[in-house]
Amino acid sequence: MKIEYNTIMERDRNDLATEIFYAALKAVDPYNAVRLYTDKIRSIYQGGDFNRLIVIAFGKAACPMAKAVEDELGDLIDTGIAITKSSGKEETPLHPSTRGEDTNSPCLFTPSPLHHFTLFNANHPVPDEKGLKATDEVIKLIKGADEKAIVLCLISGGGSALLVSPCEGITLSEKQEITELLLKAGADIYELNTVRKHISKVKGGRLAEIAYPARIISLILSDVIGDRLDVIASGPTAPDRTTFRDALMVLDKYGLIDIAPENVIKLLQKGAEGLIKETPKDGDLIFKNVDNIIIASNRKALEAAKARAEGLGFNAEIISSEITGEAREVGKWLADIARAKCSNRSNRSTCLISGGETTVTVKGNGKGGRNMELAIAFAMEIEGIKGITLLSAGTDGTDGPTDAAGAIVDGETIKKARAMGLNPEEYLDNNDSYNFFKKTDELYITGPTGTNVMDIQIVIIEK
Ligand SMILES: Nc1ncnc2c1ncn2[C@@H]1O[C@H](COP(=O)(O)OP(=O)(O)OP(=O)(O)O)[C@@H](O)[C@H]1O
Ligand SMILES: O=C(O)[C@H](O)CO
Ligand SMILES: [Mg+2]
Repeated sequence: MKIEYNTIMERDRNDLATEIFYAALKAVDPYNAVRLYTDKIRSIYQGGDFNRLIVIAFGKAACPMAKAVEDELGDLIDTGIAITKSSGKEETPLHPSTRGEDTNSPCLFTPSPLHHFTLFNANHPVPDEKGLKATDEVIKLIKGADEKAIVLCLISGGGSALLVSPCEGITLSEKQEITELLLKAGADIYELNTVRKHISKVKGGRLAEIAYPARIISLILSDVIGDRLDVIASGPTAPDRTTFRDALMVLDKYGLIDIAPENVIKLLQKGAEGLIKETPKDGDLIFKNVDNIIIASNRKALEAAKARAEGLGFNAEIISSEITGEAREVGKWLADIARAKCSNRSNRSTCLISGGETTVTVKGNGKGGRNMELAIAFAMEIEGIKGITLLSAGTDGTDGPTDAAGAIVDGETIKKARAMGLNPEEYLDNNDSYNFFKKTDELYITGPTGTNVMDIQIVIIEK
């Protein structure tokens, strides 16, 4: 139901932001997103000369994605393997079917076992033996696939660590070491995956190479700025846009050439000299039978947020779906835009929507996340201004190593904190945004949502 413009602000701004955020989450629900494609896959299977459907799911959303295929195409599945992030406990896949149509609830799942899949729980972000073992199974399975097989890959963020098979000459522990070094050095996902793709048997299009000449369909949930196919989960079925030389340049940039495991450097150097075959590139024959399809992304979530905001009567605008940079700087920047809108108030309330993934250079020893840090910086800039609210949260329901998805702030936040004797600058300097918001009671907690398309900011500005 469309609510009249002049009545929306009778509702609590936090409630409105939440409703818009949940609409965004719903649009990128991995279970629903996969189900939109299953009819198409059935008709490809039944319309062609196929006799096997192999399903490989890997990434943090592997279980809901696998469940969707199982629910819709269970009768066709020949073999299924799912590799997901281990929570350290015995796991049951989560099934979202009981969530209902209520967009006012976060994406909560109920446990439901997978029947057509062998499930592996492996470590993330540093790969482990379990991931290695699972990937061996995948390789064995798809090696035997011929043109009568469809290999359906269900790919989501985290896939790089979970689908792991180091090149000949590199051990798992060397791979773990180089991953840790790059993570600690602050390499971004483009850089990290450039290296990963060149020391792997399955990344950078090599999974497609192994499965050739099977028909490959990859349904992909993007957690990467710009949705680059060769970067999401290190593009196992996509043409690679990077080279051995690029991988060496990344290690050089972070001063790791002399620190990285010798075998890794040797391999990359051999590759750069042309002694090892490059990762498959655009135009290679092996991609002839491959479709890579992005089924959900940050952009898609933002569009759903915008539609919901408009439905509620807001003048809604997506500022960007490619937000990057130091979280506190982005917070300030966003506050500047909000303030400018505020001093130029129109006759309609405004909703500014953005998304992407900021970074935090952690210098203190506090507890927090990039959304919470962005939110403190934003709140400091709008201190005392009435009618502005910001919700900044991770779509996976986790901001940094905390149980909060993010925070929700307004012009009262800093005033209230100071009245409680809290010094926001100190919390920010100590990267202790979680404890700050715990005290101001402005943590935004959803629990795990089951999806992962980076972060979203929703700014509401009252008319
Ligand atoms: N005290 C802190 N304050 C602010 N940010 C922090 C703090 N400690 C860690 N972080 C940031 O949290 C991020 C890790 O959080 P999170 O688990 O949400 O990772 P992520 O990047 O979303 O990974 P994934 O894509 O696997 O979910 C890192 O970018 C790190 O810089
Ligand atoms: O798995 C990965 O490489 C990251 O999550 C980006 O997709
Ligand atoms: Mg996260």
